[in-house]
Amino acid sequence: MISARFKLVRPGFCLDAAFEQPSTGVTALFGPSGCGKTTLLRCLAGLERADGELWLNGESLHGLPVHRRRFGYVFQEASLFNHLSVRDNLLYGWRRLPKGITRPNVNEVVGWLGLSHLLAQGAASLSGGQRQRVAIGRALLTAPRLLLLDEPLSALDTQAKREILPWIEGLSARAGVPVFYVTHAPDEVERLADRVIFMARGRTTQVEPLQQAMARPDSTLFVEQGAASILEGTLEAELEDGRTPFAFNGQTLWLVHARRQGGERARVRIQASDVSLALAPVAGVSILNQLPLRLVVLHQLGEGRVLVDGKLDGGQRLLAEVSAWSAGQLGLHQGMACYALIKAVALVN
Ligand SMILES: Nc1ncnc2c1ncn2[C@@H]1O[C@H](COP(=O)(O)OP(=O)(O)OP(=O)(O)O)[C@@H](O)[C@H]1O
Repeated sequence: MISARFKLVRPGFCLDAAFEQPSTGVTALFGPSGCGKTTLLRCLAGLERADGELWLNGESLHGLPVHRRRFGYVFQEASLFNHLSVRDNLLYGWRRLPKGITRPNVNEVVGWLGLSHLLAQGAASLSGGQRQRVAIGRALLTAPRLLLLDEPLSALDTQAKREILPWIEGLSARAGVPVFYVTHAPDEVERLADRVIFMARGRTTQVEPLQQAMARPDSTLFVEQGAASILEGTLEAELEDGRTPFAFNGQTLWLVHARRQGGERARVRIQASDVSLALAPVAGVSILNQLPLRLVVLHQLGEGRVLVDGKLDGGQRLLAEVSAWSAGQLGLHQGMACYALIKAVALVN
């Protein structure tokens, strides 16, 4: 477990943050600019003098100097040694690890981040995305107990961001290192996070698993694009007709033009407004996906809209946005079994 409580006062800003959660996987720190995400991350790292406490797996770390916490830290812009090669940058902390600490396997980390062909290159010649991969690799090679990433993609353009995300995805699980990931981009949260710490005006307002965070109609993740759900599963090989099966909990969702290799763990995003509900399976429609759904709760959104929160077989959540009129016509209510007709499914990438 990791639990933290920090209070810090600056002119015009007060951080009052607290959370407790498992010390595994990726935790996104999410909130608008200036809400205190970086400050909270710096408190975790020991870079800010805050009141409070910090416990990691039963050990109190509050008051310990930065280096004794043994956390890895990657900033918005990778601060590599430009006069050194990628290899020497990667090995910088690794070579200096104190005796008694098991050294991470260099080849393994290099492989996870796709860096093997860059090892001999000078750091100055790398692209922005490559620099961030090296910075993350360098941090992982210091055998950190926690990896803190502060908006590592925010300085990258859309293309570079798209290229680096697959390398970051799954890294925490592979390395067995819990990650705290600061971002204000909902798409990064949807793609990478296992759970989310929401922040607003210096306070931690909610701490919850991603699927729960995405089942709240008032989630700040939905502000720009509206309500959506994330399903986790495995992408299978594309069929000749262009459809790609996405397997989850013994069921199949059909994607069109997945543009990714089969056999990978993946997440799909389903916009609530792309989901309709029916009382029974429907024949003679162009919609590819029809899945049984049990209704958990109906949220009245106003303006004649209802957001229906349901559970698919196996327990993953799915949101559907329907008109209040349709909800009335179908007699939708809590606990009811119906079918979700899903018009479009997008891979999160
Ligand atoms: N070194 C500093 N000295 C004084 N005030 C600071 C300092 N760093 C940040 N602040 C202020 O503290 C508040 C929280 O900043 P912080 O950088 O933690 O927010 P953030 O959520 O990470 O924002 P962003 O997404 O823009 O990076 C802001 O009001 C900011 O102006």
